[in-house]
Amino acid sequence: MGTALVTGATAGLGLEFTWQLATARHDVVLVARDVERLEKLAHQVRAAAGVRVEVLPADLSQPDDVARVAERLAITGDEDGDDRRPVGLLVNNAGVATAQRFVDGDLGVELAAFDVMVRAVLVLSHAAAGQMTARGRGAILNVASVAALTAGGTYAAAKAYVRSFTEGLAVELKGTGVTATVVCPGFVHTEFHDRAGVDMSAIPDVGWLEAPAVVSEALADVRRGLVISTPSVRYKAASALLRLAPRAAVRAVGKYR
Ligand SMILES: NC(=O)C1=CN([C@@H]2O[C@H](COP(=O)(O)OP(=O)(O)OC[C@H]3O[C@@H](n4cnc5c(N)ncnc54)[C@H](OP(=O)(O)O)[C@@H]3O)[C@@H](O)[C@H]2O)C=CC1
Ligand SMILES: N[C@@H](C=O)C(=O)O
Repeated sequence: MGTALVTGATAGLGLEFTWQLATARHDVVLVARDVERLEKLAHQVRAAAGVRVEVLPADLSQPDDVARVAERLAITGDEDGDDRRPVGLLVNNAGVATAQRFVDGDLGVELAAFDVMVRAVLVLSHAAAGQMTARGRGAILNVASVAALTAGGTYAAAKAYVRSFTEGLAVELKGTGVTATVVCPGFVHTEFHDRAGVDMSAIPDVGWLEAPAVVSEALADVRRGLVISTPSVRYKAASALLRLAPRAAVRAVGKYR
């Protein structure tokens, strides 16, 4: 079934992507920073799914680490003495919440988040698209957010970049056998908000999605070649409202967390 590379594979949506892809018989390349978690997951996936698993530790806020992941994506399978298979599906999933105000916030935190959610997505998509178009097949799945449609600060701006970038990439890839899809989830129960220390208790239950449903809808949309995937009817409706609402109204909501 081919090889999938998942960034941010150790937790939340990335962990779910890993399991759904491995149980669908994809070999997987797992990227994240926490080596212990990566090795434990690799062991579990090999034992349970019987697929090939590569562990590729990388901090995607660091350009040298991103370059190592890009080198893995560039492998076509024709290299002498290298039995690693080409990646047929790239899932650019790693991300962090920037839970601070911009003006008096820490610029280093902003730049690291930008590098993970924008720069790494750009570099890794470039490496994957080159290798995949040369082989005439493949898919790139970038994880944005419904936040892309809001005026929710630098996090929303990063996700707006990912959404727009992926749409442009999909246009450029038309007819090559390679597709690009952007998934735009609403709030999902993962480690994301806890890691950033954000209090989400004001969000009602109806606002929350679960990772298995988000991931299975996103992967189904990739298989159908959809460019924009918005999991759940609730968030399809919310996204339609956000697109139709006057921007002044969207700005009035401002930062929602
Ligand atoms: N949860 C939500 O409500 C929503 C999330 N999203 C997006 O979904 C994606 C996944 O988030 P989610 O699963 O919720 O978050 P989690 O916090 O649960 O998981 C984040 C993953 O990203 C990895 N990661 C974080 N920073 C880096 C880094 N510098 N380099 C490499 N890997 C890194 C983490 O692993 P490690 O720490 O080992 O590096 C972890 O595997 C993100 O892009 C997020 O913006 C979109 C909409 C809603
Ligand atoms: N929708 C979530 C992530 O993108 C959030 O904004 O907390």
